[in-house]
Amino acid sequence: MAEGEPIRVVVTGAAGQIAYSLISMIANGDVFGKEQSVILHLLDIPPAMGVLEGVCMEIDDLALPLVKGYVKTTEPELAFKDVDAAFLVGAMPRREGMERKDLLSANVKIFKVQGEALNKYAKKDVKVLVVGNPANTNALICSFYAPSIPKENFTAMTRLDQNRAQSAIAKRLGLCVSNVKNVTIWGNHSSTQFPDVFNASVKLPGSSKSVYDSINDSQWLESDFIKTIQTRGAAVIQARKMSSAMSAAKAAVDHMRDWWSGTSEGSWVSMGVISDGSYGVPQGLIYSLPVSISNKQWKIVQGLKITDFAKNKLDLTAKELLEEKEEAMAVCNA
Ligand SMILES: NC(=O)C1=CN([C@@H]2O[C@H](COP(=O)(O)OP(=O)(O)OC[C@H]3O[C@@H](n4cnc5c(N)ncnc54)[C@H](O)[C@@H]3O)[C@@H](O)[C@H]2O)C=CC1
Ligand SMILES: O=C([O-])CC(=O)C(=O)O
Repeated sequence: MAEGEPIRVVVTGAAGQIAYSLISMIANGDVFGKEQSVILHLLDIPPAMGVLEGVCMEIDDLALPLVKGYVKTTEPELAFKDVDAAFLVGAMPRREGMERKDLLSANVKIFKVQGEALNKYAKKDVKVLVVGNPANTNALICSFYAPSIPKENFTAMTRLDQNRAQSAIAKRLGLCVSNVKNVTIWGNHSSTQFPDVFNASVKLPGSSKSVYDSINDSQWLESDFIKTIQTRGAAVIQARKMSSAMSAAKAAVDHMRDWWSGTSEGSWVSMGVISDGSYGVPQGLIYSLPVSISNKQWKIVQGLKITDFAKNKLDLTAKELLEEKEEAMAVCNA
């Protein structure tokens, strides 16, 4: 990319709640850096075009110098044309009482169509982040229908779960969240996910201590903490009557920023990525794993301690993803 040339970034579901927070952060340089200009490609469906018109007025009114233009469209071929990065947010959100996989039959076809469009129109090194639920399986389907783009370029968002877990640990310890490092989310962005602090640490002035030793309450760590993170999305829906949006947008920013700029030495983040058999996870699922990133390439962090307790949890969430994959393929082939 030539110095000063804008990158093209697509946000789908651009008239929705998550996009409303996300677009301003992209436009402000929080994802691709304060020197990188952007052309925003904003995709939504015809009934949402009036709202999207208003969002575009607000983009103008933000008066941010990094925005070199925007494309507002209902056409995937325009939305995905030559894009460098894709935030696939547009999909139906769940309501109270639903599991995310209940959205599968409604949402998975969106990701088939968008996979096909990415395949035809996007740059071959496009970085794709799927936010729309069920995010892991939607990312898998999107990648399946975009065979000309490497599978490594399709990821699903579990960063919100990681942020929730790090924040809960910090709160319990009375520390700033930036002191908590290397919490891992394994598996599905669903209530079977395993938020794992066995390998996480707390930074203290001049030293570092394991989260386990710092909290010193394995009963809490192995039951209430896990359950709280697994069901946090549902708790927000119950309170707000709408799903998380501000925190979801921030997590999407964190995910793509780290993919673009890399992780620091000795630290990792969680992303739903194509599994290669590491940690006994079946190959070919989009499964949340610990990854370190440099030169815009993620690598699965190897050698983390997996106890029998953890292994059971990893297997359970893999089983759910295998079932979702089967159901999604059936929906797409129907
Ligand atoms: N992975 C994660 O951690 C999280 C995922 N989510 C998911 O993100 C998705 C979006 O959530 P919200 O923004 O709150 O929903 P929303 O309903 O406010 O917005 C969704 C937008 O997508 C649009 N849309 C629907 N079909 C589309 C298509 N085929 N192409 C382009 N746009 C389309 C809708 O018109 C709407 O403007 C939901 O599926 C939600 O469950 C939400 C929070 C966290
Ligand atoms: O719970 C939901 O449906 C929205 C979501 O994915 C989250 O907040 O983690």
